Amino acid sequence: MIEKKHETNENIIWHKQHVEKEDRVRVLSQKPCILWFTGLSGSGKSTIANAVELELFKRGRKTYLLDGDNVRHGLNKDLGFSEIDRIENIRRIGEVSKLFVDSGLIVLTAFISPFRSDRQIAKSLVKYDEFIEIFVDTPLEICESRDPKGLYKKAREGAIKNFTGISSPYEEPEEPHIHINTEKHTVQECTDIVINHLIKHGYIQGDENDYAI
Ligand SMILES: Nc1ncnc2c1ncn2[C@@H]1O[C@H](COP(=O)(O)OS(=O)(=O)O)[C@@H](OP(=O)(O)O)[C@H]1O
Ligand SMILES: Nc1ncnc2c1ncn2[C@@H]1O[C@H](COP(=O)(O)OP(=O)(O)O)[C@@H](O)[C@H]1O
Repeated sequence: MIEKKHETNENIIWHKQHVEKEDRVRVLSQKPCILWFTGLSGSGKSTIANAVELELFKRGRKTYLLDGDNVRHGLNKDLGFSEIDRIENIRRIGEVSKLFVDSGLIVLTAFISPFRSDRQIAKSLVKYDEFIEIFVDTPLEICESRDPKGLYKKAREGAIKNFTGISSPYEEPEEPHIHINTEKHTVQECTDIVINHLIKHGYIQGDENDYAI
């Protein structure tokens, strides 16, 4: 049984600020949102999120990429991979993403985020059209054959406990906004799928070269 600590303080009152989200959005001239990549370790989250961010950057969009490995070196370095720590990891990422959306940015997150309920909580923190769930759907066998960091090998040898897909669960998204099959598509094609979704749904503007694929 996981014990959750919920402390509310009725003496803390929200302070209204002079510069509001609408003002920041107007200055940046873009529709902020969260591109929430989820999938197994080695599925391609970081690779695709990085490529999408680079493409957005080239198009003059203001972005920020939060990546699991990197955030666990700083903000979340106190967390491990138990169920309770993963829940807290994703809770913090959801809250940080919400702040970045409030600042007007297009946020990209690349975390395994294995539990549906945690992704749902992150989604509920922003407006319904500000959360885009991207399932990087790569079967375990493929992730394991890629094993870019040698972690699957260690997990199989028992050197890493609670490893997602092997000794810890991954709950697939049921209705992701974008479903990417990395066996079928190259990194460039996966990137184009995300960019085309953003154009089609009015998050960014396209140019004459778009839809050429
Ligand atoms: N036990 C275990 N299970 C899964 N992954 C592990 C584990 N231990 C270390 N790693 C490395 O940590 C990265 C996953 O961190 P995340 O913050 O994305 O995980 S989670 O969302 O909290 O489940 C993950 O990075 P990615 O490969 O980029 O997904 C691994 O490199
Ligand atoms: N279509 C593809 N999309 C993303 N990554 C791919 C693809 N095909 C092969 N790869 C490779 O798979 C590996 C994925 O690693 P990574 O992006 O770190 O995954 P994750 O962040 O999900 O752990 C990289 O070595 C990448 O080059």
